[in-house]
Amino acid sequence: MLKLETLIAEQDLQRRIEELGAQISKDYEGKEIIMLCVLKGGVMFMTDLSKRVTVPMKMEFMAVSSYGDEYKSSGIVKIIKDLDEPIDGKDVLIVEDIIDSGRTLSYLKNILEGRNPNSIKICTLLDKPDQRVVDVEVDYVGFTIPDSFVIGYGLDYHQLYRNLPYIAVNKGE
Ligand SMILES: O=P(O)(O)OC[C@H]1O[C@H](OP(=O)(O)OP(=O)(O)O)[C@H](O)[C@@H]1O
Ligand code: HPA
Ligand SMILES: [Mg+2]
Repeated sequence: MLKLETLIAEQDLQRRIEELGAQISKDYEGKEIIMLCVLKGGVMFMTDLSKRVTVPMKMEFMAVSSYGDEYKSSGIVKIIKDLDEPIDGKDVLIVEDIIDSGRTLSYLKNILEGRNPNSIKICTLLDKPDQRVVDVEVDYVGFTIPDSFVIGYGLDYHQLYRNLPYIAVNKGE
C-alpha cells in the first residue's frame, strides 16, 4: 500500500508553472515553438504550461516508455508513438514530468537532434539529480526534488495516481 504525503502542493505547482511559462515566452519572443509532450507522464504539465505560453505554439506528442510498471527504469527506451510532423528548422521544446536516470530524455534528444531542428530545449517539471545515470542538459526545471519515488500530476505508480493535482511522495512500503 502506498502511504502518500504531499511533496509539492497544487498552488505551488501552479505558481511555478506560471513563472516557467513567462520565462519561456520571453526566451522565445518572435518565434514559434513546437511544444513536444512526452506521454504519458508529461500530459498534465503540458496542458497547464501551454496555457501560460504567449508565443505561437503547436502541440506534438510522443510516447516513449522505459519504466513499464516498475519503480526502476529498465534502461531500454521504446518509442510507442512518434511525432506527426517533421521538425526540421523548427524550435522544439520537450516537455517532461521528471528527469530521473536521464535515459529517456537523453535517448529522445539524440533521436530528435538527428532530424535537424533549429533548436531543441528541455523543460521538466521535476528533476531528481541523485538518480542520474546519463548526463542531460536541462534548460528549464520546475523543482529539484530529493531521491524518492513521486506520484501525481502525470506521474504514476502502476498507471494509477496520474490524476492527483499535486505531487506526492510514498512514505509506505
Ligand atoms: O529519466 P528517466 O529515468 O528515464 O525517467 C523519467 C521518465 O520515466 C517516466 O516515464 P515512463 O517511462 O514511466 O512512462 P510514462 O510517462 O508513460 O509514465 C517519466 O514520465 C519520464 O518520462
Ligand atoms: N515516479 C513516477 N514515475 C517515475 C519516477 C518517479 O519518481 N521516476 C521516473 N519515472
Ligand atoms: Mg514519461
